[in-house]
Amino acid sequence: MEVTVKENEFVVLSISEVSSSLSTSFSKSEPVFARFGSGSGAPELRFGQESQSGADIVINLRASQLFRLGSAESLCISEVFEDNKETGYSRGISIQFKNEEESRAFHCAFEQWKTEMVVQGSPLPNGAVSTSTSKFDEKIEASSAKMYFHYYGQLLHQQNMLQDFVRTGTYYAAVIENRADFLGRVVVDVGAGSGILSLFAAQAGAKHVYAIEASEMAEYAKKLIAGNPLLNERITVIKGKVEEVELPVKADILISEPMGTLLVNERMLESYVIARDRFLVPNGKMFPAVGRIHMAPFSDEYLYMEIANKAIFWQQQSYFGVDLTPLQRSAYEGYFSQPVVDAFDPRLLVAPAISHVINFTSIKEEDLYEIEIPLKFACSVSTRIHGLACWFDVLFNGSTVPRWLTTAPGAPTTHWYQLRCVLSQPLYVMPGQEITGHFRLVAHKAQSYTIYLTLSATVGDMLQTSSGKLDLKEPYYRMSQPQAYSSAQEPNQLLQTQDVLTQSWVEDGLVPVQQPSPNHGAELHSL
Ligand SMILES: C[S@@+](CC[C@H](N)C(=O)[O-])C[C@H]1O[C@@H](n2cnc3c(N)ncnc32)[C@H](O)[C@@H]1O
Repeated sequence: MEVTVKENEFVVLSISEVSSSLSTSFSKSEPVFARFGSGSGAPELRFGQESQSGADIVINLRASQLFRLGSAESLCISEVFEDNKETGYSRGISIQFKNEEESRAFHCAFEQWKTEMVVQGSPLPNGAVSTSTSKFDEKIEASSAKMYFHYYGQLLHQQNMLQDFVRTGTYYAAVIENRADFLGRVVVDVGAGSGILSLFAAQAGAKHVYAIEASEMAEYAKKLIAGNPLLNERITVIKGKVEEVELPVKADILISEPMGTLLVNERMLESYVIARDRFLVPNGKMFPAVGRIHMAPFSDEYLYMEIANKAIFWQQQSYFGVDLTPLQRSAYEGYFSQPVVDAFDPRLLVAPAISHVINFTSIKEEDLYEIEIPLKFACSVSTRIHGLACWFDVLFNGSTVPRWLTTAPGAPTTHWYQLRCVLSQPLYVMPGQEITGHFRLVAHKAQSYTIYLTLSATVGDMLQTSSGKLDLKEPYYRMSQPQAYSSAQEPNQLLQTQDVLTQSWVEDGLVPVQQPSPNHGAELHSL
């Protein structure tokens, strides 16, 4: 397939106006160019001939629609403006392409130019900023989306993900080991970033890859792909949101890395599911196809004290003569509302984990708005429970070799680390005792979730219940602060050993530095 969609210019066999013939102004012996651009500040399509400068026909893309009349013939209906005002009538231009492929590529470029300009919020003819009504824009606050795509538009953050070799290496292995799933297939890379997964898919023999990326990273992806000559002919980068762009063909397989902290942070899984419904052929493959959130209660006295002690500052009754105690309770609650992101030793877990499965191939997008997980654990030791530890994994269900990417404690650390929800009120439990509760995730407009956690245990006749409300968008990134655990709390020593080890490897240059990312995390969350 030719990659004409990347270009802003097409050569068509002929054009003719539906109401009056254009043959007088356009010579039949010379090709007609159709050029997309934004010369007037709005997206436009210009038809013309090199020898006839000044006789171009200019169409306002935002006020136009394109219809297919045949495999190589289309009709463009466009509103007519005079002095920047709508006249209330339309013109129709019939376009004859060289072949069906040219026609498809043209349609793709038409929608892309229209969408890109709207996405970037350029002024409409009347001076207002376009209010696009895609599903993404309906759900997500504009300020959150702006920061989000600004973050991903920077190479250093893409590098951070690329340098997570557990992540990127697992994707590479999953694609290459399952090349039979990619060979000769049309692939869509959902949220392509630097384009790395598109390049993997092309390496595995994909017929064509559409790399969709909403941030400015799309421009870098084009550059990276152009610099890989054996692969670039089979990859088309499309800048825009997967909720908004149009593709010329359906995809046989989707590839994406939409996972955030706790799997669901960033709400990109919803875009992955929307892409499935918009682009994937029935029963097409998804890489990954399944995600699981794993949860288990943990005991970590040191972490609990660390969080509780953060609010001590507000106990002062005379801070430069000011009594800070009225805010003590709020500060205390504030610290416990932050999920903790770090790598912990699995021996801190006090019961076997349970899991919640999300099947990307069948889940409805709306089902990700609110996720309710009933909790039930059998405790194996006598201890104080300080909260719920969580991690996730995803499955690449390849036809040759199924492969899991895991972020479990004890497994090689990824830039997602693990997540712990710490309760301000610990629970006392005995071996064999049942712990029940709820873990409820409610999506919010800032591309994240509010977490509601309740754990209960009965000691004798007494029911203990502890609850917390946490904001997944505001985690406490703890992994870069190794703690000196006391020997009184033996299992925790190992937790820190892992961090310290990782740190020394980093210093020795033996492992790449992994920084949290919004997805991933830190910087975005703090913006
Ligand atoms: C976690 S990064 C993964 C990048 C790349 N696929 C990789 O594996 O290195 C997710 C990317 O998806 C993009 N993205 C998120 N939501 C999107 C949407 N609705 N439409 C298009 N791109 C989106 C982000 O800008 C970001 O570059």
